[in-house]
Amino acid sequence: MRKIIVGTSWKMHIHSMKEGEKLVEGIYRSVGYVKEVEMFILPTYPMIPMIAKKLETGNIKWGAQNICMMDKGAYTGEVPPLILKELGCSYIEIGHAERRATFGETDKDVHKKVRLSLEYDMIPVVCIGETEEDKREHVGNVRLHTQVLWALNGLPIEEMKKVILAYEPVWAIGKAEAAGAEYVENIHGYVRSIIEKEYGRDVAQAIRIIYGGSVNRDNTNLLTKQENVDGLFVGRFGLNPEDFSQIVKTTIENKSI
Ligand SMILES: O=C(CO)COP(=O)(O)O
Repeated sequence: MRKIIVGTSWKMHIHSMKEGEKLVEGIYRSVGYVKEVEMFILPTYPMIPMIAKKLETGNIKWGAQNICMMDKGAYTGEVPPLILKELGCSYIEIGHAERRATFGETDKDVHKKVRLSLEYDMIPVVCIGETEEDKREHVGNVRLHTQVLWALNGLPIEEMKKVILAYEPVWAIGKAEAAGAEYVENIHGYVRSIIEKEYGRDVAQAIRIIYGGSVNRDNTNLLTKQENVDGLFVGRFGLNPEDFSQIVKTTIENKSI
């Protein structure tokens, strides 16, 4: 049985320490202690020590929105994986659509980052998803197939099972509405079938596939009723503690764990 997971990335929406402190305190208070679901918050790098302190009791974990694809060395402006581990990060987001589009992150980079995260015992949350253009040209399946293989290729089976795939259709990020629940379920099923074909049923059944892209407290209900949706990755609508907490509650109810 796959453990349900709800995470949120603050992206660069939260752009001051004070604001970050207020938000993490609010989320901690609103969510309370829930053990039925795994949860994480991904703030910007410099906020991590503060978040770690605020969340040291309770079961909300934290992580980073990116990781350097190198271990150490002359890479100006990057953050070494070991420091993220030392700061208690449990999750590392990799290959978000904004990083692919704005910072030129490639599937090959994603692959290196996945390996490095696992090497440092942090769970990679790999974002995959077709663009608007892919969808229009009916090549979304090709995009997803490529992204999934680059993320997982060559990993030992037990490591592969730890990876979380976040399906985030690029056309549904930052919009008023999420992708339709039925559409999402079909894609998650397709992604699982790719994994099964390449690496076997055992891995396909173990890997968690979560959905992200305009998730809010209302659409959470239908999304989390889908069998292949193992949780949610929340953006803007998780920046309000009550909304985030409601998303967690609805997810637990629907997955009736
Ligand atoms: O990209 C996302 C989460 O990683 C989704 O962001 P929004 O929920 O703001 O669309």
